[in-house]
Amino acid sequence: MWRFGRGAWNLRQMRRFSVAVPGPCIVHKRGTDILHDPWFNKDTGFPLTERDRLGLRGLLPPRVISFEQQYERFMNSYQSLEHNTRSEPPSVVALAKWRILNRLHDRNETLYYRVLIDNIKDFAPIIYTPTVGLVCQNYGGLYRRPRGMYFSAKDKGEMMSMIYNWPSKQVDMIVITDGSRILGLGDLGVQGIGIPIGKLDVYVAAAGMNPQRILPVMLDVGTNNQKLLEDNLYLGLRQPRLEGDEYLSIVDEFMEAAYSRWPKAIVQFEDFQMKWAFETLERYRRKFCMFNDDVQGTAGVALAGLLGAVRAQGRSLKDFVKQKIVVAGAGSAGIGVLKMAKQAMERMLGSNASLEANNQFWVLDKYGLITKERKNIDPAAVSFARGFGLGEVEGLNEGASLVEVVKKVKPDVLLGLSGVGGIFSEEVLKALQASDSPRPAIFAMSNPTANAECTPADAFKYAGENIIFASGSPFENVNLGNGKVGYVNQANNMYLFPGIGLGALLSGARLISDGMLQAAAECLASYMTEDEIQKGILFPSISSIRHITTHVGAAVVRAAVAEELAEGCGDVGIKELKNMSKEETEEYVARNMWYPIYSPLVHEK
Ligand SMILES: NC(=O)c1ccc[n+]([C@@H]2O[C@H](COP(=O)([O-])OP(=O)(O)OC[C@H]3O[C@@H](n4cnc5c(N)ncnc54)[C@H](O)[C@@H]3O)[C@@H](O)[C@H]2O)c1
Ligand SMILES: O=C(O)C[C@H](O)C(=O)O
Ligand SMILES: [Mg+2]
Repeated sequence: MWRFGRGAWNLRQMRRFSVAVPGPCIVHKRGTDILHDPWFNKDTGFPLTERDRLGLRGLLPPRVISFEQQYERFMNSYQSLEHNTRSEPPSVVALAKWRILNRLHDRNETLYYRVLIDNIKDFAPIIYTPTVGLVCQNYGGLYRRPRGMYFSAKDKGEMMSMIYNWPSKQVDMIVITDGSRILGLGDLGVQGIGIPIGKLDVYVAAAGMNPQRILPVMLDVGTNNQKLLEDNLYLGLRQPRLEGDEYLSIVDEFMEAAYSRWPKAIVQFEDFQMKWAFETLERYRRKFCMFNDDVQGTAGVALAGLLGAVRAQGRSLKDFVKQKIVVAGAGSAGIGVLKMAKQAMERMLGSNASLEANNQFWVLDKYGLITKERKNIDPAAVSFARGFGLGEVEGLNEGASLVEVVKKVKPDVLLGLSGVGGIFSEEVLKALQASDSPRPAIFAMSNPTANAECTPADAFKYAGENIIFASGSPFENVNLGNGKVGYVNQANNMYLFPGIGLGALLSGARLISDGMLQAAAECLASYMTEDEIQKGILFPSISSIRHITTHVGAAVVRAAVAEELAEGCGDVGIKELKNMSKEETEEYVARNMWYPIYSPLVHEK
């Protein structure tokens, strides 16, 4: 039998909400319109008095089923599905699990979010990476009902009025993609909408964003994916992607429209190809309260992991500046990580430390090691090209392969954000084992699973049992025999983006500064105990994601206040925010997290 509400956090929540009487919720509809609205629908859970009030008598079977019973019924069906699909291929099972959750999402959001919150560790791999990637790839076939908003190149000039088609008066959080770089799966055009939907589900589960105030957005400017362009059933615009000013004018129009209706909303850019990720970030970050998760959220999570790795090597945090770090992947995520790690080193080194900090990184892209010899070097990567400064490792040429670099550099850290599965080959991992580091760290951060630079099993097998390992998508821990376990961390931006968005919202920040992002990363880095770190555990369990997000969110609020970027939120003005202690800020954040319970519905015309 399924236990209702697992985990310490959930039990606390349950106790709190079982005694509290939930406030009423005003609805402007009655009868079947309510049953067909997942925000208000309680299925068989409507009490008889409410059935009378809302014109539901006779529209439902007579027996009233409690929320707890509904929860248990769903989890039992889910378990039966797991049991019945045991012998099916993993992708079939994953999609079947996604479908059953998606059907609940479409029908009854309260129950959906409760099962998601309570079982986030089990369900995150379905609504988020890796299954969400499969869902995007198969989006045409899986599509049943619309979710979120679609703004296409054909809507130019219309967006200011279109934005009012969204039924919710208030929107707090928008996640937007143009579908051009979905995980490591490339350009999936309009099918990329699955990513904003999945990210916002994580916002509800982890940050307690109110699901009535979230908005997934797809900006369809065409696709360069030939297969999709030739597919008759493709649901997006069948035209090549807009480029240059034409492209930017569409994004500009959306941003103006969104902020004219919801001036206090936060916008998260997600899975834009590198050139647009950087360009849009620079274009909007001083004007709107927005951030790019792949560039900035990933950077914070990676930095927290890198600092954890230094501690796990038995070194002092100050030794971070001496770490030799090889990064495979110089795209939006890789460059974001490099910039943040370099800034952290510079802060530790003091002023004029730029050259020394630069010298700790060896960066490769699809053409190999990036050096200053390279012609047409990407501007974002210029400052990380090898060939200037102190202590160059001899004998590495422009375009050197990963294995050559690892052999010569003998790094402390090998970090992958390349999107290419398996590039941390046996040879590369064996070369890492021969490194100088007391405990090399491997971050195979590319998603989804098949795109990870290596599996944890290979990492522990070829690089040694002593390594620290983290992947972007979830993997099982590795059984090393003799009762020993190779611990697998999940280094995914889901540890930070919910707290960044929530902290920005609850502080009423005008924009999201580097200082706020740094505070988020430092908060995550300091979350783990020394004992956990020594065991190679760099990140907390996903099961405690609400707790983590409370801390990260509070750190972001406090940084926004300290930098005078906070303007307050609702009844909580800037004065009150300024007067809050750290603990009071954490309480304020926790208090403002939405939690799914059935509220009494009151009809108003
Ligand atoms: N774990 C996380 O939280 C997280 C966050 C963001 C991105 N990612 C993943 O990182 C990957 C990259 O994302 P991105 O936005 O930087 O993509 P991107 O397309 O902007 O960059 C990819 C980079 O990898 C390089 N590359 C390609 N083949 C390579 C090879 N064989 N060796 C070395 N480098 C190679 C490319 O030249 C490019 O510089 C994706 O798989 C994405 O899912 C993970
Ligand atoms: O979506 C994820 O799981 C992480 C990251 O944003 C990515 O693009 O891979
Ligand atoms: Mg992403």
